[in-house]
Amino acid sequence: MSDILAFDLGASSGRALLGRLTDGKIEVEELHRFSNDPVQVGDRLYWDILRLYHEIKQGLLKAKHQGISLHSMGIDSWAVDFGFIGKNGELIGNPYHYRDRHTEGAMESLFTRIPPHVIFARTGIQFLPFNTIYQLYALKEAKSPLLKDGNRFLMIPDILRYFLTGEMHNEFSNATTTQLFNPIEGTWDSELLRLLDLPRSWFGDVLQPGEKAGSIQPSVCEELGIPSIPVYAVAEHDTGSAVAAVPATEKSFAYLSCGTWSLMGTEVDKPVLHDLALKLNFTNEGGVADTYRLLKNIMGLWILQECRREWERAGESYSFPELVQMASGAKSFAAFIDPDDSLFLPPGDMPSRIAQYCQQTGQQAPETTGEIVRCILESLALKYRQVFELTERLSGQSFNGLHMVGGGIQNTLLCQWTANAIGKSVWAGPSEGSAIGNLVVQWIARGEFADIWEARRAIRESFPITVYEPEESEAWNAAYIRFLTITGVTE
Ligand SMILES: C[C@H](O)[C@H](O)[C@@H](O)C(=O)CO
Repeated sequence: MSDILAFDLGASSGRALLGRLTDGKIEVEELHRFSNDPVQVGDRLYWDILRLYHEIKQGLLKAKHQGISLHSMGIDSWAVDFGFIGKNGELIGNPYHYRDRHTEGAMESLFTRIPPHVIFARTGIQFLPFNTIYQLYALKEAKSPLLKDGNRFLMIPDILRYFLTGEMHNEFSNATTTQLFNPIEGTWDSELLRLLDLPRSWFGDVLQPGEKAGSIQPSVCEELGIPSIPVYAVAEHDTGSAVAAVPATEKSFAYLSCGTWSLMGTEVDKPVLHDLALKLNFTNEGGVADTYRLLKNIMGLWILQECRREWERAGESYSFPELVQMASGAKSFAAFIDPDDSLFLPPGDMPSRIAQYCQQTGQQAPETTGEIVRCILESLALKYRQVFELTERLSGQSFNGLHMVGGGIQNTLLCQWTANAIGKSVWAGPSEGSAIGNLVVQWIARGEFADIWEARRAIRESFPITVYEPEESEAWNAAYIRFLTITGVTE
């Protein structure tokens, strides 16, 4: 029996997915699902890390109560965020949420000390204002006590794994997202740490996906009444796990991991560090099996999630399928936004910001709920076309189509419009991309699969893949030209 457990923590929700292998076929069962609710305290936005740890324990208890004997587990989560363990071995404070505003201006301010091309040459990571390097710089500038008492730097899965096992390790795929990891040297970049005056000793050994990271420690086993099991370092950056689960058949493939964020790119053997990658602001995040994820962040369904939250605050509660239904009835290509405009990054009144963006670009702002949702989804699909073409240009490859994975593929309208926009096939599935990627990395580590390609074949044979073929190409090509003109996003 090969029952194992994957904990996948997203920005809005988490799940414990049980994985079972039967004659090479993968079966999954969601044992536990929970919301992930950041906590606003004054100006600060925190992750409720103790609540998340509590939910991980609930997942382990549910497995026990169902009489499931687990063989191992792994944890993956969103990127960039972290906490500090003090000299006494305790977590110092709740981690900040990457959308907290304490990083505003930090990236630009750091550039006056370390030019962007130097940071990119040493890390190969895209410039996003909430990257760990700018969070740490902002804490430094603010003389935060976190940095005074901190002794070890741990990212979200590292912290939760430490609580379970008592061992402190960092993990490769997530460490690369800090913009402090040097992919050429294969470890933390001492020069950047020196320039930021951050002790090298805070940054520990970096495990590769598939390495053992400890076992559940006796005190936790006793508390939960469970036997100890190994805890693997999987691709702990959820996008890294999602890409592991892309059921590709050939080495050259394009993917879109679609959730709160949209992450689009391809898988490469070594980081792409040349000027064009810097100019196009692509990133090289660590992957599985000695690969890198050459990709770009796109703001994603976060914009729709925040609109829905705002309408909820106003007493109008809609399900996502209802919102998609309303969008399909609205007039097409009425207004476009650049989803990656910084206007849309922080939480808040997204419908008003969309109206503001349209007014600023001389467009009639969408008014009805359906019109607003259509504007978001059409703009996302057109942005996907732009990044798809940039990925082909940067990687020197031409892709036959696009693999879409993640919860966002339940939005069938977005999948179809993405096919229309890129003018190529979209293969959508599996939706639980990150959790399934988490499982297969454990199974590879345990020798159940020879390598990632055998695992990807098993994923293809175990989960439905929906194919979307491009339609209305002429209308979408015309819309793309208008989108580029209106949003001014040339590259
Ligand atoms: C900050 C985001 O979490 C990160 O860029 C993205 O890759 C992610 O982790 C999506 O869950």
